[in-house]
Amino acid sequence: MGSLAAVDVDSVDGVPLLRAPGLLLVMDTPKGRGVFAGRNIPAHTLLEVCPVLVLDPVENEQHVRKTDLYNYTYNWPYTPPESTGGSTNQDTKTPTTTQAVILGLGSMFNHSTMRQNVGWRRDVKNLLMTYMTLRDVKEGEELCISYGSRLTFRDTDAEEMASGDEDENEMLGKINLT
Ligand SMILES: C[S@@+](CC[C@H](N)C(=O)[O-])C[C@H]1O[C@@H](n2cnc3c(N)ncnc32)[C@H](O)[C@@H]1O
Repeated sequence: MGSLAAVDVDSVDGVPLLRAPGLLLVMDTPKGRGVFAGRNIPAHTLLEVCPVLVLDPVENEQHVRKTDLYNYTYNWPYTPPESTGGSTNQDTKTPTTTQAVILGLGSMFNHSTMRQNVGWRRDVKNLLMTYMTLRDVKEGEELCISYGSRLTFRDTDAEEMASGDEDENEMLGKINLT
């Protein structure tokens, strides 16, 4: 019977993976599933290092874009595989960007326009995405990133803000008075 492959951890150039303790996946929120803080988490805490699956740009356009999976993808720089020696057509531009699926908890962070408390960073070389807190986060708070300004869904936070749920002083605190 064969044995599992093993590496010499002292000589191999492995990338350390990490998930911070005390993260909760809550199943039934107005945004669907979401990641919440199960404890107070200080600013600049590394929350998770996620492996990334980079999609072929053609497959992404022709297939993934038509599925729900597309709602889970991030923009990612695209480097074509080494040329196989085929003909080069000057009219066919090779794309420089594509989409990537973030594995692990990375795909579970919801969007918040006003209350984002998590930032993310691409590690293109190692095909990883890292997430870290942008400020102190209180136990029970949802951990949210920013998806940018072009959303493909109705933002439940926007509805909450429009309905005036937000405390007036809290809103004033967010307006940049320069
Ligand atoms: C990357 S997934 C996040 C995880 C997702 N909530 C789930 O249950 O699988 C992105 C999707 O979450 C939902 N979502 C994220 N942020 C939201 C928000 N601010 N308002 C409403 N829906 C949101 C949308 O359906 C969006 O397409």
